[in-house]
Amino acid sequence: MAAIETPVAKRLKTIKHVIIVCSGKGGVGKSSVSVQLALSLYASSPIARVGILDVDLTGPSIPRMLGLDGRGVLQSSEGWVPVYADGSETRLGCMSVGFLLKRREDSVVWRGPKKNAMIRQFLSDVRWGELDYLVIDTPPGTSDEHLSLLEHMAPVHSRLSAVIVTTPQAVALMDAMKCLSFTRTVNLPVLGLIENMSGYVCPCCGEVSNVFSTGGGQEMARQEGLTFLGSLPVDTELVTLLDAAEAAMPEQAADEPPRRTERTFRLIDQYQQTSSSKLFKPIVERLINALAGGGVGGDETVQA
Ligand SMILES: Nc1ncnc2c1ncn2[C@@H]1O[C@H](COP(=O)(O)OP(=O)(O)OP(=O)(O)O)[C@@H](O)[C@H]1O
Ligand code: SF4
Repeated sequence: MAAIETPVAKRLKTIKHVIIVCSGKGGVGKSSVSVQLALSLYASSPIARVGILDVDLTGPSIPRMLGLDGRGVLQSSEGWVPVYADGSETRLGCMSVGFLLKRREDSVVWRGPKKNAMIRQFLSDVRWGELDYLVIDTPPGTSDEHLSLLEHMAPVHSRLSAVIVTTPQAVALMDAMKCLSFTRTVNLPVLGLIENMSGYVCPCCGEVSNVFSTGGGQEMARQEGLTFLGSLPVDTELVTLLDAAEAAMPEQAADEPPRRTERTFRLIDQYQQTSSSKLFKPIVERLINALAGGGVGGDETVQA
């Protein structure tokens, strides 16, 4: 007798790669790396279709960073329609609990079972369609959200992998080690490690200076036999861009059909002009290479 296809399996079978973005510590830039990853994968080919799912249920920041705050999710006969951040309305979709809250300042105070149910609903009810990449932004540490994701996805999708984000400081690296240990315990393959806030991009000349320590992530990758995907410096241009997305977004009622906004289109183009985007390109090339099973170039650094 043929096995019954679960709703999650049905949704995930049209998604080629699922990339779970994790960090041991909060505030290391995991959400901004997730957004940059989605934007860079989107730009990596004129036909790449990318989804970004925000399962940081208590602190959803992806809608704000993508300039989609205040947008509502539409329910169609085929499920929840993602909020699209691009003009094509098929190539860069986003889903977050942030779209389901009445006001963006409302907080989500849920216990494990409710979080688990929400994540199952995200995985089974969102109409992503065909996707090349689904990037999942998770809360810091290893929490109920991570366990729920794996519980629902691991049995039905063979191309799940993780990217670990850290900053170079010792405390962040210690927590990144815990995150790595978690991925090993649950047999989640790690594509590599990104060292964020590694050095500083001068807003005047674009020069990268090492004002704080750097290289801790690269060293951890070397010691643990992980691929070092690259370093990203502190970039004030990036913060301005992601914060401006918040300020420019008009509020929209949850039952109103999603509106395209000029601001979001501009964000996609403007990101491509930033130093961070240029530094992210080789990271994405390595990641795509790793996903294709080609391996990547060891522990060389990407930072300019
Ligand atoms: N490379 C960077 N340069 C400058 N600012 C950055 C960089 N990376 C992240 N930031 C900023 O640092 C702050 C925290 O980033 P972010 O929300 O991405 O972290 P996080 O690890 O997802 O945090 P948490 O999950 O704990 O909420 C944000 O204001 C973000 O814009
Ligand atoms: S060259 Fe040095 S001092 Fe001058 S703007 Fe750039 S980083 Fe700042």
